[in-house]
Amino acid sequence: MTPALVCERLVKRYGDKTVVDRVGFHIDEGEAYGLLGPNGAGKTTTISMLVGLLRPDEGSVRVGGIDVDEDPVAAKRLIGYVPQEIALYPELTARENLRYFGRLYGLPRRELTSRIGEVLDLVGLTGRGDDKVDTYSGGMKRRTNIAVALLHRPRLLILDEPTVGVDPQSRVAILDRVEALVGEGMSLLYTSHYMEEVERVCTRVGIIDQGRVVADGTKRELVAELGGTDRVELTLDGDVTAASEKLRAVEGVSEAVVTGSSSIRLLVAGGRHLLPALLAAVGDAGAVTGVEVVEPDLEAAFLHLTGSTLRD
Ligand SMILES: Nc1ncnc2c1ncn2[C@@H]1O[C@H](COP(=O)(O)OP(=O)(O)OP(=O)(O)O)[C@@H](O)[C@H]1O
Repeated sequence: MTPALVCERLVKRYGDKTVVDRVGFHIDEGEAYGLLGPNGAGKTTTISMLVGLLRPDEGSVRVGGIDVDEDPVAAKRLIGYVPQEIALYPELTARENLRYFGRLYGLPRRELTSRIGEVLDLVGLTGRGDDKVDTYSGGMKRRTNIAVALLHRPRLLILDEPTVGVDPQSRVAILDRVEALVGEGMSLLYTSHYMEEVERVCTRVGIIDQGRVVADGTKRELVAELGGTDRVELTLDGDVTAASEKLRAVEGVSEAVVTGSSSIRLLVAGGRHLLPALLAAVGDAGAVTGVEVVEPDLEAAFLHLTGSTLRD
């Protein structure tokens, strides 16, 4: 089957800075793919190239087999893109916004009314469709934006950090709706710097750091690369920076990152056996008040691959 999306060796440079560096991945038809990376990793720049808003300096993008550079109109017809910024008319109701964008997309008038009803239902806003958008919460605006992106029945939905600036209730609603769409066969590209969202919604994950895809696979594959490594969360009263340096020197510790004023996250081969050595290493740098050994997870894989925690 033709993949929903294939991008190969995408490059974008600004001046002498390469912000997207040979990025490549594919999304199968009906697959949910997560692009996970810290702020500034290059996610939005990559998406802008995928949807034809930005021309790559190198590389290619095919959506449903169509080259975005050669036939942007046909490629865009297959994509529903929801940008990070809300793009709606606040003085209009959701229904009016949808009608406006639907006409802009060239949807036939008689189809539009029923389609507007369907997409409002898909995002759970049927009851509020006739209220002005400026009375909406951030999450409801985002859901309206998703409804706009769904109007023309795209095959690939691209969501760029859809839960940023969204209240917790809407966040749950957005994740539920996105999961349901994928369940119905929609292909999805979902970018986020929230690990738990990508873990929940996506079956395959690309980890992007400093413009490069440093790993790509199912969550299980990424975690398996860690072998017998455990994540250890240490809390202590004292000098966390000094303690992390001492911990890094312990044999078997591959990473030690300060994650808060009293917390350090470690990657450790054979976590439990090494605990006495870890406690001894902290020494007079602080008093350890808590230790938790966690089975390897996506967070650990990310730490291993990028040498930093996701929310740096
Ligand atoms: N027009 C531009 N000119 C110069 N540098 C840019 C431009 N657009 C983006 N960048 C830089 O490219 C890098 C990647 O930015 P990008 O927005 O793609 O990252 P991101 O992973 O989407 O992060 P965020 O989640 O914060 O949007 C950043 O260092 C950014 O400053």
